[in-house]
Amino acid sequence: MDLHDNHKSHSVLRSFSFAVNGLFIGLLQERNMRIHLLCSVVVVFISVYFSISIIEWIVILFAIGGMFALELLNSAIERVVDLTSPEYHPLAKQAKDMAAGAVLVYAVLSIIVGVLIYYPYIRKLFILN
Ligand SMILES: Nc1ncnc2c1ncn2[C@@H]1O[C@H](COP(=O)(O)OP(=O)(O)OP(=O)(O)O)[C@@H](O)[C@H]1O
Repeated sequence: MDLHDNHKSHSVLRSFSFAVNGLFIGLLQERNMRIHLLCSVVVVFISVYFSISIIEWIVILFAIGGMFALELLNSAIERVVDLTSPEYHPLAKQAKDMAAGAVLVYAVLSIIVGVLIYYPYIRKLFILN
């Protein structure tokens, strides 16, 4: 069995543990990931407080999960670029900036979704009190 075969013979459980390891590396090494985690906890508390609907929970959970997934991909791209192009290269800059742009697009979309979902609840809170 060569090295390639050995890499391919990981069990599903081991592959899962690699993925969880990647998630922990992201949380430990990336400040933005920790900010997302903090924001996610706040958003979950607000959602429980307002008793948002199932559909709204689904949208919010996708927004939260998508943000973590994109931030992990962005960090992975940053590492690959740093590994393959430690010196300045215009393509390395484009790769990093485009990955950051993807995160920005999703973050702006998530904020808009958040305003659309929570605004009616916040409005109701102030009108009733
Ligand atoms: N090898 C490189 N070649 C060209 N430009 C680079 C290179 N490395 C980084 N850059 C540019 O410098 C910017 C900052 O790079 P850095 O590696 O600090 O990532 P970052 O996008 O600031 O990530 P973080 O969110 O971790 O702070 C990048 O967005 C990119 O425009």
